[in-house]
Amino acid sequence: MIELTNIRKGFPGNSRAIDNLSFTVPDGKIVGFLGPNGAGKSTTIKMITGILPIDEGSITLNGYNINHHPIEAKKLFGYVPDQPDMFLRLRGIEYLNFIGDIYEVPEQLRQQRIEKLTKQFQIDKSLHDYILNYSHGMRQKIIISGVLLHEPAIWILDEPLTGLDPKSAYVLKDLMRQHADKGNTVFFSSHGLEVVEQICDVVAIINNGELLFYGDMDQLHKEYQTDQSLENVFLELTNDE
Ligand SMILES: Nc1ncnc2c1ncn2[C@@H]1O[C@H](COP(=O)(O)OP(=O)(O)OP(=O)(O)O)[C@@H](O)[C@H]1O
Repeated sequence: MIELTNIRKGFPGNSRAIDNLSFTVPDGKIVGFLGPNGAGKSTTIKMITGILPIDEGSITLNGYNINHHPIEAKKLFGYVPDQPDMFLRLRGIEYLNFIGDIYEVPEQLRQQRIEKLTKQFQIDKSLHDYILNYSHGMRQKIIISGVLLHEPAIWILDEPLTGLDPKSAYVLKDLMRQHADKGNTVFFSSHGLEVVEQICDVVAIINNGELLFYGDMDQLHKEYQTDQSLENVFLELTNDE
């Protein structure tokens, strides 16, 4: 479970990038995080993962405060950033073994998982190539495989489906469902409203750093006329004019 309580974050020139944001990502549900460009999704995710400091408020992951207990909190989650251009000088297999070492995944289990994941995502043939030579989608898939390799309880995915081919997107959506169904936490941001409507149990919509809606699809339809699609509600909520 991820709990955000009264989070504030400012940048030079934007003192309220995140403004008193509170919500919970419960176990056993897929929670979609929506908002227009610049709404504050990545900033929020970077605070949850301890990459950006929080100005005010607190964030806990399964009870561990990311500021006060960063190591314990960081052991619990896997994070897929919106930009997968990392570790470019490593070969795919070197990256996965590096992750396996950091998270102490036993050798035999590691081999099994690497084989299964990279076959599912169809990057098994490229594991001995440098990540530098991977396409955007392949880079994303190697990062996702690294996250899934150590089977963290909490998945935090920043636009994970952008740029994935249909088969890989299907595989990832299926894995997200399975992970949530086992009682784990799945939190992901997306611009794909159809995907969110298709797989999320709960949606959180923000704009200008503020939470505009949090609830499941039933609540959304009750609050905003039963026949409205998520797209219409999103456009209505995030219309600044
Ligand atoms: N390092 C930074 N320095 C200054 N301002 C920043 C920085 N990072 C984010 N911001 C600002 O904070 C606000 C939220 O940005 P953020 O990247 O979190 O949005 P987002 O919802 O992830 O957008 P997108 O959908 O385009 O990825 C924006 O106004 C952005 O300009």
